[in-house]
Amino acid sequence: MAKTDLTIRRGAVIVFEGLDQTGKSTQLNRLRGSLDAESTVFAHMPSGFTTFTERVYRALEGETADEKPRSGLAQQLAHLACHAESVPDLKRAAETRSLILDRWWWSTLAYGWYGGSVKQSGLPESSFKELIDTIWSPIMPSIVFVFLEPHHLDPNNAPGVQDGYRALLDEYAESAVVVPVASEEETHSFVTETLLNRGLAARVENR
Ligand SMILES: Cc1cn([C@H]2C[C@H](O)[C@@H](COP(=O)(O)OP(=O)(O)O)O2)c(=O)[nH]c1=O
Repeated sequence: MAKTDLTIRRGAVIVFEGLDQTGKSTQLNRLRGSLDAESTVFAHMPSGFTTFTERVYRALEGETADEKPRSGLAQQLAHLACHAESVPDLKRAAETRSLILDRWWWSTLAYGWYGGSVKQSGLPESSFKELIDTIWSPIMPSIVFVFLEPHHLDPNNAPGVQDGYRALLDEYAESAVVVPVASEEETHSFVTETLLNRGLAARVENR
């Protein structure tokens, strides 16, 4: 029986963003399952590709409280240290293949700035944004899928985070797409069809 798979256009950068517990990981796995492994690089921020980024991610997710940073500013700077470390590899991946990102700097702004912890540190928004911009300027997204509706309560979804995503959606309306709330299967079709309609993916017939 013929199995239909997808291939992502070379040079495309597809970002999945949004609140925790909204089905992002499920949809990323579904998409990964329908792509050929060689032509697309998948990357999760902050865990990246190196031991350093993996270890910082583990510390940020810390099993015990004393592993995690206490300062909200330190937390986001640790995220950004991982982003800075990964961007050269992400850029290379985007140039030679295609790239699918599980979170990028929108998370830093939504959780860090709109979530309130960086603002409380006294760092001006312009300085925080300038730092983010410097780190991420080599990566241009083709599309950002934004997941806004949590299926379960999650303590990471502080008040303000969803407002942050809405502000980013307003600012970057051209590249952003809100993923409607639907079943897993319908959402997978939505993602696939959106990529096909925008010329970011094509179908390949495999036997
Ligand atoms: C990338 C990034 C994530 N985060 C937050 C979002 C998540 O709450 C948390 C961990 O992200 P992630 O591992 O993607 O969460 P999960 O797999 O549980 O959905 O880190 C930031 O605060 N700043 C950042 O720059």
